[in-house]
Amino acid sequence: MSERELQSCNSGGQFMDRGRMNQNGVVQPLLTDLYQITMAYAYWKSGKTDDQSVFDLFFRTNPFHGEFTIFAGLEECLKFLDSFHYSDSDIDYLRQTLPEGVENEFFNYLAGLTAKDVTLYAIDEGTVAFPRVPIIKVEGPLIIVQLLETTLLTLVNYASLMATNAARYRMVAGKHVKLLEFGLRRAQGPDGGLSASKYSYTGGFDGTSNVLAGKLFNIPVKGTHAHAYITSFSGIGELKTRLLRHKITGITGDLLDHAVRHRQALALVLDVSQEESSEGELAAMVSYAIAFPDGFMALVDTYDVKRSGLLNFCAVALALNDLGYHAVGIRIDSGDLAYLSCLARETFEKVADRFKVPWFNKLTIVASNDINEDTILSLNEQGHKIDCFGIGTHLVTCQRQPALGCVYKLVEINGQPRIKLSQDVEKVTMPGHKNAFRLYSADGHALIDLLQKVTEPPPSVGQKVLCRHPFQESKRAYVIPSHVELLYKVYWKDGQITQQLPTLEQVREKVQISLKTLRNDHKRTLNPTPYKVAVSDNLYNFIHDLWLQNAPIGELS
Ligand SMILES: Nc1ncnc2c1ncn2[C@@H]1O[C@H](COP(=O)(O)OP(=O)(O)OP(=O)(O)O)[C@@H](O)[C@H]1O
Ligand SMILES: O=P(O)(O)OC[C@H]1O[C@H](OP(=O)(O)OP(=O)(O)O)[C@H](O)[C@@H]1O
Ligand SMILES: O=C(O)c1cccnc1
Ligand SMILES: [Mg+2]
Repeated sequence: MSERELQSCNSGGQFMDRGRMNQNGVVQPLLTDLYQITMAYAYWKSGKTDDQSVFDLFFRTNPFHGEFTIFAGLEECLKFLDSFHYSDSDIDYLRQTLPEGVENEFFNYLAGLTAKDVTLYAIDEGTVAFPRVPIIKVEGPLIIVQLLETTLLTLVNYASLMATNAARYRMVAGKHVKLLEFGLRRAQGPDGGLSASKYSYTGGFDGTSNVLAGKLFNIPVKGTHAHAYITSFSGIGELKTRLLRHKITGITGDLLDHAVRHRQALALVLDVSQEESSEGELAAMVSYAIAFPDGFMALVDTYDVKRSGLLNFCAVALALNDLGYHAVGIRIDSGDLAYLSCLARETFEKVADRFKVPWFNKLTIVASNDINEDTILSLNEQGHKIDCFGIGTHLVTCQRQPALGCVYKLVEINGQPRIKLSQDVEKVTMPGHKNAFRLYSADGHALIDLLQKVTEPPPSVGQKVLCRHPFQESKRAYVIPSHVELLYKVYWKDGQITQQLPTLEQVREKVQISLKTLRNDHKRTLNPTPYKVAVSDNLYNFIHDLWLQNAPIGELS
């Protein structure tokens, strides 16, 4: 990616250093909370800088009332580690910003700090993930591992939320309907908009209207036109050109003449009156067709879908046909989308039959306007003929749940486990450096995720393993796995990315492959069955012993 491309990702490029070439320039060590840096100073002062620590990055509940989450954002985390370095201007800024007493030596230390001593383990990007199973584990000197917290969280939280949201839209829409992301105008700022485009593609969308996202991430860019294009014409007198060359013969024809002639015949066939239709709309469509004769896609709801939009579209599409071109389709952006899409399909079928244009049966119907998961489910129930949904606001703002609550917790220091207690059992952390295994049934479905201490031997295929609920003593089950998968790989060690990173396309495929391993009852939208996350007997006892050691004993008097 060139420097200019990166600069266009942030507000003017002033945040960017040369070393940060591979990532959106806004992602840099100062993109963090102040308390990470004040803690870093206090760790440094108290001689804890190099204490060996392990932090877990995980979430506690799945978003959108669902029972799964798609993990995304890993590649960006690795690029961040790769480029982690405070620039001279960062250090100058910190000198001015931290309290006066902060020792000069600390700034010198920060200036030389990198992530080379950190090891990062993660599950593969695009994999389904579940509450309390760390999706990333970070190990290394306390000071640097702590300093990574906020940035890693911001890189994973929205990415995973967005990929999950998109995957849910894909599930309700089915695999044959196209899904386009149209959300940039409504996204949480420019960077939110770019991330939304990228991770909605990861989650299963087919393309975006966001041109910069297309360029930066190699995502297909798609689009139609806005109402403004239609309303910018008030009559056919405004057409500056009406001429178009025949696609094969090259002979020039008058597209408007053809369209007007077809409109007369169509009005009778479709049982609508030409007088009621808009002449401005006809002019707009003719001009758009002249601009894009091979890609003619028209917005048909500006005035009235039945009485004007469809009539004008069919007239221009037949005119294009006379000159050797096939139109692509229509977009409907208001009204009852089930009814109007069926009406449009019937109209196209009628025209295909009466005007001997069989390709009319294949015209694409795009629908947009405030679409969300529930709208798609409802449209499916009613029956519709939509081939493609254009989705903006609800997708990119994740309106149903605007944040994923990933957290980053210290679980071990200098080989000693750490536990964070809470009145809320769900918030008690799982201490120690752990491994996670996914156990599969013979039919290939994921049965349970099992957390163990890293020192325990992994579960074996065909061997009974006791899986325990982490907090409820009576909830236990024996599982005999047909396949056992260690969820973690080392992705960063000794200052290097240690795995061949998949392309965005491969991560997108991974999402669908991973979702297939989940039983349908975990994926349904209404009251899905929770997927089980368990701990080994050994880890269970370890957690509960530590809990008792750390919980103060109250005194009643
Ligand atoms: N058949 C349908 N079943 C369920 N929901 C639908 C159906 N058709 C459209 N919708 C949804 O109903 C809502 C209609 O919104 P609204 O009333 O604001 O739009 P409109 O009046 O159709 O269009 P506009 O105000 O843009 O002209 C949208 O969220 C749309 O996605
Ligand atoms: O509805 P969304 O899911 O956010 O999809 C994107 C919307 O953006 C466009 O118009 P815009 O909303 O700007 O104007 P309109 O509603 O008046 O058409 C488009 O026509 C869609 O309606
Ligand atoms: O291309 C479109 O139709 C489009 C793009 C962005 C927002 N709404 C619609
Ligand atoms: Mg709208």
